[in-house]
Amino acid sequence: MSNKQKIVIALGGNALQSKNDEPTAEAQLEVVKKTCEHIAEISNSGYEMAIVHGNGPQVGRIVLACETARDVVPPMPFDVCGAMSQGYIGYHLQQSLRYALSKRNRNVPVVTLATQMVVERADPAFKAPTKPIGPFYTEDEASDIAVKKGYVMKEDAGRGWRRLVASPLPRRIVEISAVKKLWNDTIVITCGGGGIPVAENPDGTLEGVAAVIDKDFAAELLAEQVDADILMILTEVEKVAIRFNTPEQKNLSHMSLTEASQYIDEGHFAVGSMLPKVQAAMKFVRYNPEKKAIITSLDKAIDALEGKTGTEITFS
Ligand SMILES: Nc1ncnc2c1ncn2[C@@H]1O[C@H](COP(=O)(O)OP(=O)(O)O)[C@@H](O)[C@H]1O
Ligand SMILES: NC(=O)OP(=O)(O)O
Repeated sequence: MSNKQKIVIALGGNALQSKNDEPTAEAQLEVVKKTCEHIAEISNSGYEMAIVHGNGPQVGRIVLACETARDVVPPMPFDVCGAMSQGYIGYHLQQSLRYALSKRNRNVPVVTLATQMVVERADPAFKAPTKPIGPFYTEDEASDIAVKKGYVMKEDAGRGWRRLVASPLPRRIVEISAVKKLWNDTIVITCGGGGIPVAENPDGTLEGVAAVIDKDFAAELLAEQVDADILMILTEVEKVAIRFNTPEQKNLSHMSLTEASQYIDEGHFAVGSMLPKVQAAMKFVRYNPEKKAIITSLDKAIDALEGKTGTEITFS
């Protein structure tokens, strides 16, 4: 048995795409190459890891491409679009991480696992979509789409209007035993985009459903299941803040469960962005008070693991 610390890393949108470039596959690959330099450094510092990534922009574009081409080829169902997003994002990560590791004389195998995540059909999220996907639109374009396609459209953090889809809670990772078997000598990219959402039928069969699961909650469930020491959520900001984006912003180096609950009640964390990250971190340390969660940026990941920066969330 290895005595290395085990980390589950959740990669945010900025690890896959630059805000300034066209959202092409080529542009994504360039960003992912840089992301993988950081991940290779973490691996090189002596951690075992699994990687979970987001897919909101990507799955939205795949769905849109299918809709646009519907007169030529039959459109793919939503769950299949989720699986396709896992495939191509995983491929970019696999290729880039393999290279970044080889530059450091490390030949750790990297593999992407198409991963299904069981959700409950009765999850209230199916009646109230919250997950923004795909491209941004103007308000006029968004109302047009809402009328023509019946989609729920919402303004997304001052950046434009986006389609919202249901985001039910992840309940069970179908391929978890395969992840555990691979863990010791392989870096597994799993639960991508929160996992392909599936519901379980009374006879035990699984069936894809239209949803996008939150990848931070999925990463948390994975961290519990593999008994990870650390859940590391990598996003754009170095630290979680209270009074974020105000002249009184205060960056936090540490939050206990009690403090985090208080800050949530006071409304410091934006719904759909920082709130699920803090909630996922809290769930992990509540599940096992010996463990910790870290929220930080990709380029500060190593410093945060050394306790020099980031926001650490612990039980007390
Ligand atoms: N209290 C807060 N502290 C820090 N960042 C916050 C806070 N509230 C909202 N944010 C914003 O949330 C963003 C992270 O959410 P998001 O971009 O949706 O995540 P992801 O990296 O998973 O794509 C941060 O980059 C920051 O702009
Ligand atoms: N599935 C998911 O949470 O994707 P984003 O992080 O891109 O929103």
